[in-house]
Amino acid sequence: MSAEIIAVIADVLTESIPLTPISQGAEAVVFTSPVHPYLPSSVKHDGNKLYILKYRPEKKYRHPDIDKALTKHRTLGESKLLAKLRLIDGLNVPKLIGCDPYHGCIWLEFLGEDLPDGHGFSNLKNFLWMNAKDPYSDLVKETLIKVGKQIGLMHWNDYCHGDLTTSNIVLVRGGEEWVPYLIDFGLGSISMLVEDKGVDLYVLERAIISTHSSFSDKYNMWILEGFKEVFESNGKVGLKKYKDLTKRFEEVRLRGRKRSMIG
Ligand SMILES: Nc1ncnc2c1ncn2[C@@H]1O[C@H](COP(=O)(O)OP(=O)(O)OP(=O)(O)O)[C@@H](O)[C@H]1O
Repeated sequence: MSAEIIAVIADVLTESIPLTPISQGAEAVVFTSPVHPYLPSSVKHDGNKLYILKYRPEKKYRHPDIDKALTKHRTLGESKLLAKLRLIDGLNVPKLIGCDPYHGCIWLEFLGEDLPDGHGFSNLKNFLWMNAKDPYSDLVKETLIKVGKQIGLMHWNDYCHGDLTTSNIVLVRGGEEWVPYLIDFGLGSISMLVEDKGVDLYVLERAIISTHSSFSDKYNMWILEGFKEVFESNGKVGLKKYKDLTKRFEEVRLRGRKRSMIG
């Protein structure tokens, strides 16, 4: 992690907001902080509570004016989308705490936890690794059906994720169960297009095949089961949409296969 990036972001924030970097992607650097960005100090330090700061640093390879405009556009876009998604009944996304589009900052609630025995952070990818010894357990099945329901709800409401990988599905413990949350809407959009939804499903299917190949048929089947339930619960219209969508999903799959055969 570049010390320069940390110095820049620290300069933008009010003093004494400790930041711990947890991820550096192509687009953003993600930090956790125990301090809420703007609540009064009396409620700032709330025991074990953490907050997420997603910061899009300046890209030196872009013209400064274009860079500023893009950063503002993307930070605002992701924040607006999260705020809208949060209003959908039953859909789990992180709560948006604050947005500073001019400095490329989004504050979010922190979700998830460290899995036992060094299995890493509680995203779907690590959860499936952790359960690889008992891959077809009720817990795995129920969790994947719930994942499918989250995607179904998002698509039924005409939102698409744009980067639906197993790392972008965070599991939050709820007693004995795990509750899936969708994160990282940096490439998300409002879309009526079956194509965008088919691509979301395909990206997740490929992610599961590439990291959990031995069990991926069942895993993907359970995800689709949960996905279908949402559409089925919306009567004839829902079923028609589900059919159109799965038809396109199959086409996207075929295109993917052809591409990988041609190389
Ligand atoms: N609300 C959250 N709660 C807990 N962890 C989070 C949260 N948001 C992001 N993270 C962690 O930070 C990582 C990166 O976040 P995110 O995917 O939003 O950024 P990104 O720059 O788009 O990443 P990438 O380029 O790798 O896709 C996530 O994979 C996750 O581990």
